[in-house]
Amino acid sequence: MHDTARPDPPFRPPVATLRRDGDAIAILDQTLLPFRGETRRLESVGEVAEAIRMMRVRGAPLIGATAAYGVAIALAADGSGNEVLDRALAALGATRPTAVNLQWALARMERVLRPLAPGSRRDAAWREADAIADDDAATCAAIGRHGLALLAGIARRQGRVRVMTHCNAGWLATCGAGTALAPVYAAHVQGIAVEVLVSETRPRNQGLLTEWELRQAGVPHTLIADNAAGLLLARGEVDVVITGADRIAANGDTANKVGTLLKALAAREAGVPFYVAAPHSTLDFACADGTRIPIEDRDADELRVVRGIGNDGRVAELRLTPHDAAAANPAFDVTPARLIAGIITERGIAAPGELHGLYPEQAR
Ligand SMILES: CSC[C@H]1O[C@H](OP(=O)(O)O)[C@H](O)[C@@H]1O
Repeated sequence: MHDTARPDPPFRPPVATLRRDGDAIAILDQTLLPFRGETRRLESVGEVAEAIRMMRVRGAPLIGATAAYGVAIALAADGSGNEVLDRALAALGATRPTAVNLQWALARMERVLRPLAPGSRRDAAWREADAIADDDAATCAAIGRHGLALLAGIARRQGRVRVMTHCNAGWLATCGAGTALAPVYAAHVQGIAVEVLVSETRPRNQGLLTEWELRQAGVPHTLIADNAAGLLLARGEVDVVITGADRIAANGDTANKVGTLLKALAAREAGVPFYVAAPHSTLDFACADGTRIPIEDRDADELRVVRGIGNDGRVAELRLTPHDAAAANPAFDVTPARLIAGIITERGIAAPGELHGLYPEQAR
């Protein structure tokens, strides 16, 4: 059970989601996971933008950090002046609209770099990108600690804790231990009987990334079809739902991977508490409520084509429908604050409408 006397060993992801490599970065190409683990070297701001847009790197905190390194790569190639900085910020900012972490990271880079003489921006950009990545790792660890208390309390009462999650909000989505999965890893390391119900998360199936992560970590888990979540919740087979987030509005309305709203509704109906785990870089106090959160529409072929492993063991794509099958592919949805029991941040757990209490400096 949870031993508060024993310090939490730092969670170390088995591989880095991204790392600096000279004047470039090396990323784990998540479009090939969980079938193949390959790194990809990104040497230009265009390559970084493509990697974010194609979801070679994905996960709100990770795309923010990756974009920050994209600015550093642009200035390393040509630190001549404001035009290079402006072009990099614009190209990276246009990649994906929903995760506010991207805009947060780019705004932080601009705040640091704009006042500097162009000649001294290069090293400052690498330093700030490193600081953003290090900050995210520390933030994930703190989210893990605060979420651990929640899971430990459930396990004390019930002898175990069954967590349902959606998409991937583990270490693959961040520069640290993850957000929604950080409390799970912390509980597992502490010997708490935690098990995870992993929703596949059509159409990009990021739940398969969560399954891969949990298998690597030895955390008991079961992969389920997205549409099975309601039944399992209704049967009382879930103690708590924890998801990540891409943008949390000032009133606590939360955008996350499409399908999150359905889980929140089913959890409410089943009387199961629904939590969101997110770092400060996901909070958007300038956004009043969820109706103002931009929802990314992605290529409908993500529904029409599925990727897997063929009989020959090679990664293959299979077309499920005719090329012109009418399809819509919104990548996120918004869960209203009234369905959220609490938001687990690096500063503690707050009711969705009371985030200003944890971040008074953000209060208007
Ligand atoms: C800590 S990751 C937060 C969030 O980001 C993911 O979106 P995507 O895989 O499209 O980048 C997903 O919504 C996660 O919950």
